[in-house]
Amino acid sequence: MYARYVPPPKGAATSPEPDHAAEPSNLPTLPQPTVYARYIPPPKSTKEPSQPPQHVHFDETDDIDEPPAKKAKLIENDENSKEPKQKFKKSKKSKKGAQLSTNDLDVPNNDQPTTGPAIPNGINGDEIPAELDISDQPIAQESLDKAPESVENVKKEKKGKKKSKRKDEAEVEAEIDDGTPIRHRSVLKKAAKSIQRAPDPKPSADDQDVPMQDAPQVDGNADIDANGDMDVDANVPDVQGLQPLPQPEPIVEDTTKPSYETLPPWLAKPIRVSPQAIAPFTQFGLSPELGISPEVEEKLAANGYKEAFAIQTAVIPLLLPHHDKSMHGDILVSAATGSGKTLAYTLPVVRDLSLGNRHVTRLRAVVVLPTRELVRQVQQVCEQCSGVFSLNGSRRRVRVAIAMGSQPFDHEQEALVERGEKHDPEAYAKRNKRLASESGYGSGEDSDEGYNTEDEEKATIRKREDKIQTLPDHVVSYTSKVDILICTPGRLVEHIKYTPGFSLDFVRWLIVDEADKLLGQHFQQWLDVVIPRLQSNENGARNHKQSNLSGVRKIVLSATMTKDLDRLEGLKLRWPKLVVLEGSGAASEPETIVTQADLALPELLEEAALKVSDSNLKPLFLLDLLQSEYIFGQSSPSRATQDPLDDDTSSSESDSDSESDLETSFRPSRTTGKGDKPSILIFTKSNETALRLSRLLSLLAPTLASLVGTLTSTTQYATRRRTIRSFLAGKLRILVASDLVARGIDLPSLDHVVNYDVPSSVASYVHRVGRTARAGKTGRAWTLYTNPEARWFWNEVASENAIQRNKKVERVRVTEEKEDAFEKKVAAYESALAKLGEEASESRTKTRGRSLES
Ligand SMILES: Nc1ncnc2c1ncn2[C@@H]1O[C@H](COP(=O)(O)OP(=O)(O)OP(=O)(O)O)[C@@H](O)[C@H]1O
Repeated sequence: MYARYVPPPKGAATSPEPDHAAEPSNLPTLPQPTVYARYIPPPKSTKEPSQPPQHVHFDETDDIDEPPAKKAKLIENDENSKEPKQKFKKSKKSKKGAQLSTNDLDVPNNDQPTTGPAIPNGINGDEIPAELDISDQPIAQESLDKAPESVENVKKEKKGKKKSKRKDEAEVEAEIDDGTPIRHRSVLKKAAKSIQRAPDPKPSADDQDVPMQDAPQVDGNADIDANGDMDVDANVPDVQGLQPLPQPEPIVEDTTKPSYETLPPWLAKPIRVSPQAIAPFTQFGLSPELGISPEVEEKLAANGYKEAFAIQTAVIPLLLPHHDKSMHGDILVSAATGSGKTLAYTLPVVRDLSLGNRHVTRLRAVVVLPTRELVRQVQQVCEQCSGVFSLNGSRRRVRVAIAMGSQPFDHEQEALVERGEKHDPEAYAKRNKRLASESGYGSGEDSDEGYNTEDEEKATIRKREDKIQTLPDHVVSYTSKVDILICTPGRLVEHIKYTPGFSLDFVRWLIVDEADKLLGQHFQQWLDVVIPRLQSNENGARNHKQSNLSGVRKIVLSATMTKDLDRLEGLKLRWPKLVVLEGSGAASEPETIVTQADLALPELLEEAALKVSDSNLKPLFLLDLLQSEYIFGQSSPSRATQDPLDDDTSSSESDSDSESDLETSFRPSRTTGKGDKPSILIFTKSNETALRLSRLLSLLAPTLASLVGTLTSTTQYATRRRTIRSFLAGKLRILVASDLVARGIDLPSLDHVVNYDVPSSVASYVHRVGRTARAGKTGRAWTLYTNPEARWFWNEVASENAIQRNKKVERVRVTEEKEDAFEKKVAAYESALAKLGEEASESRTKTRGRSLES
């Protein structure tokens, strides 16, 4: 809302604009027009009132912010009145306002009569006090110019007010019939007043910045007499004293869609790859020299890699040498289990490190993985690639080493670093000074002579090195024996801290596989130790060949990639890009992918779930599944068709299953009847359960006993490796394992995964079932769930909103609890449990005896 003011009258002595006085005017000069507001009220002229005066009244509650028509009230001329009546407000604010108006307003002079309100350009409500009122002007003027007289005037006014009040009452009384009760008079008086109120003005469209000439009059019939008195036509009842105030520009509605995205663009809008995007390896690279050569492609095919898998078609080109800087950023890969992520990074990294014949061996790539099994697995792929790029010995073969907890530390140290001596008199002298200062004979002047470095571990290593005897003017030197180190994070930290000569100074590739696991757990705060050691780049030690890139390139991968920026922050990524392999179900609707879960299952995976009505008898349900035609084909199962969350598994329902009800996509195991036995990986929630279950299975089904193996984290590493080898060789067909092997482990041609215990999270489910249906093969996943687990499983795991999958999770039933046969199974199970108890107590006694002997 904006205030208005009234321009100064012509020739006003106090006009702030000197030019205005010079302008000709036919209008009489007003006596003291120093304050400008909406109206110029009729001056208090008592000399010659040429016409009966109009009385302009402003209610005390009036506010200048209100529309003008609601402000001013014109009290109709009272013919009985002999003197003009004028009400004035007496407030400090009004005085202030009047002064402000006088000093601040820049009023163009013109011939505008001063009776109407005028709108100054560039004036707004901030400049004029909101309560500025036309009636303030005389008071303000009096207070400015005639201060001594003002008290007298005020007294006079008060008297006048009292008189007029009494007079008004008399007038109202006169208008009311004699019979009107006195108590109604005031009401009627107010009613009469309200009738006189001016109607709301119609705001004009162009009511802003009204020029002075066009400033509205009090009303169309108002005029000014020779004395400057305002004269209003008495026949006009309503007064449009004020023009609608200028309003701010209407606000243009913002039609842009709000974004609720909190992720950075690279994470929110990843590079998406269709699972069908298969291509020859030679297609990548800017040119044959910068890509994969046909010879290499041939060798890859000989190793079983005929064409690049979808994720490889997207990731390999991003990691090959490129002149475009935008292609040099770090790469995050989120792709289903078994989709070929390992080759996607080993191939370009080994290619980079294989270039050139006279290549000095330095540690240039580090691959970090969470388990020893994975370290071995990636080592194999790296060795394969290394062989592929050595091109029949015409190029040097990249050297690959591993470091993990299962091996003796000093053996690893020897495998990683070679100790020698080099001629360096200067370094030799420094070493002698350090030794002297350590023994208390040093001068202490040379800042480099002591061991007081910030890095305590380095200082300890240096001390140890200095004590090694060398030839005169020679010092100990170290060279790396490997180009690529594949390791667990804990062991990497140990080598950084305690292996002399182990350095990351030349590392230009850092690969973090199973990243969500590695970033989610501390692993000796490995990131805090490793990442700072990758920042330096002295003498171009981290320059990449064939491209103008320098520094460490990081590749971060997982089937359940985290989008937690806090976790990713620790990696100190540079210009990162996220590559996501779409789930097969989402491929046809790319627009909807964004809202879907990023977790995806292998395309050819089939999933089923079995309800366990009595958790105490769970091993029997498992056994029934194993012996069903789905797996070993020894018994005919029936299939459940009821709602998965309907917990009522009455026998009548199963009895009523007709042939047509049994229609399901689940068919008997493809291996049934061919003589070859399927391979099964069974997951339990703990090591103890795994051990007990594998023994129980052997007791319950002696025919399976020779086929069952166990994998737990408490099993010796060598035994674990033996078990996996037997399984891969087909000697063992059932592996009962804890979550140890849930991640990353590649068991080619694994037919079935069974979740004996439901997994602890959705991600864990993805990793577990992802051990099958790998590399484009088919596979089946089974989950046994109990009543309390049903809701979580069907809502969080089996739901399509949680995981992208090709087919729905089916519910099947293989155990008929009401049959006599089941009673017999329960009896056998109880005796197996009793046997298990005996064996356990025997084993405890033996262990106690051994410990007593020792
Ligand atoms: N281009 C290819 N052609 C044929 N087989 C391939 C190809 N790439 C990878 N494979 C095979 O696919 C299988 C799965 O690959 P890999 O172990 O790299 O999967 P992954 O995506 O790392 O899975 P996980 O997330 O479970 O670790 C391996 O047996 C591997 O040999």
